[in-house]
Amino acid sequence: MRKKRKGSETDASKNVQNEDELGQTCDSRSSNIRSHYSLEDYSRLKKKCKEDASTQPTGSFKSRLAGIATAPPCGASSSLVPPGRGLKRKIGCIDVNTQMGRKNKIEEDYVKFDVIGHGKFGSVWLCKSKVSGVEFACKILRKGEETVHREVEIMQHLSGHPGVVTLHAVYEEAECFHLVMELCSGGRLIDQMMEVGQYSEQRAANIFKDVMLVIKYCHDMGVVHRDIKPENILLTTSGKIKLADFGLAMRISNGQTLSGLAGSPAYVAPEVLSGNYSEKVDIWSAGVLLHALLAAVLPFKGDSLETVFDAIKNVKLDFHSGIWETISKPARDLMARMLTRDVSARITADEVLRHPWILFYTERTLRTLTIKSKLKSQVGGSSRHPVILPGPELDESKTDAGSRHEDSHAPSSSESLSDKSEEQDDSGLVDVLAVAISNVRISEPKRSRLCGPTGPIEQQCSSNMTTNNLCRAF
Ligand SMILES: Nc1ncnc2c1ncn2[C@@H]1O[C@H](COP(=O)(O)OP(=O)(O)OP(=O)(O)O)[C@@H](O)[C@H]1O
Repeated sequence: MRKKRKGSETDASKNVQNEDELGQTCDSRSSNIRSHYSLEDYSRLKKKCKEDASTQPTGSFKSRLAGIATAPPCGASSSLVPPGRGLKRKIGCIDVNTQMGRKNKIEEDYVKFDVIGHGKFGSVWLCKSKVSGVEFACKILRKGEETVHREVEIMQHLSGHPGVVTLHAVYEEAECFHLVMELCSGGRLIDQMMEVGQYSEQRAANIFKDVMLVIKYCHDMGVVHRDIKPENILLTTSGKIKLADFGLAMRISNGQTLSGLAGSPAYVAPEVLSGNYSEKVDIWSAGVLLHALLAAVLPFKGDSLETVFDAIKNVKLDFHSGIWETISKPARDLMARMLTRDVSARITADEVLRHPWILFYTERTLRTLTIKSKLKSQVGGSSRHPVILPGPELDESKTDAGSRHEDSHAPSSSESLSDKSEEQDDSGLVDVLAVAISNVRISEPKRSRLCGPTGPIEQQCSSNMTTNNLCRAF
């Protein structure tokens, strides 16, 4: 029997795991909030996890952001599957430029150092090229997973984009593959998020734009990632983001739909839970990420997988009160457009990138833009306090993500309009804003159906959660 890896389009019941393995998964949720369940395992786990759901440590800072991860625990599958079956014949799809094959041994070319990460399917090691002295990350994928070849092939397909972890070489051994990848020494976005807490809009927009650029690239290249979450976004030493873990990624052609449970529960789009879906699932997951960046809390929560899924399908988020009162209207508008359950109304990656909120905070001309305050010119002084450029305004009648704080979306002077800013005149400011706004083309139906048939989304807390845990921003 060939084992299908996490998220493959398969009937979950075909994946045989014994009760011990399921128990191990549930236990690991208690001890490590970052590795919990696969959606595939959900149906098998839900019964067991229901029993101990009330004892889970849901209130930690980390658990609010960590989501619920994707795959069966390490070792869950390997004992069931004869190594190499099904994979060998497919390794041909791996690019010869990176395929070292069986003849070359990784030890001949690289020195292996410490483990730098643990995934569900093995460890990731730091290694160093004997020839160049350059450091890399080496991920070991055990054979026996039908989709291992797909992960490798998709990484190769996408390699070259600055937002994708580059795959340098693939070494094959009897029981595993070694993927030599670009090293991302800056850790994971999730870890940064747990340190930072709530991001400023300026910072969130700049990170988020890079995330969306790589998602757009994936979609343009016919790839759906299916597991967008901050755990899978790595950082370089200079802080650049790199999308990683293509273990769930699928090729998709225009108009094609996917099926099969895949993703991480807290980030999964509602249509994944109910049947066919497309690349728009990545937009939803990115919307969840944006919510977490801006509010420091996940939008869809619960004390069990069932309640999380129920929230994803039914909860109405309220972007009008609480922490959202301090967040700009355009930011909330963008989130609402991404977290709409109506897939046809959900905006595309391209539209996200042209949204005024993104443009305002990330366009170079806007970011460095400052104008002399009228006061300053009137008094002829040399005030160091520039007039803060207001954020883009959307017609509130066309969005249900309205704001009560009209000025709250302006970047703080310390983060965006600093001493380095150049002075520009008012006409320049208007021109740039006009360009920014005119770049946004979101169709009317989409504007008026922001949150799908259920109307505006309201954030709710599970009655099982106290204000000290999941519902409280950190
Ligand atoms: N290129 C890299 N540079 C630095 N660290 C990395 C790199 N790739 C992976 N890691 C580390 O290893 C961890 C596991 O990697 P990855 O997510 O690819 O494995 P996985 O088995 O697919 O995991 P999972 O399915 O649990 O997300 C990452 O969370 C990260 O900490």
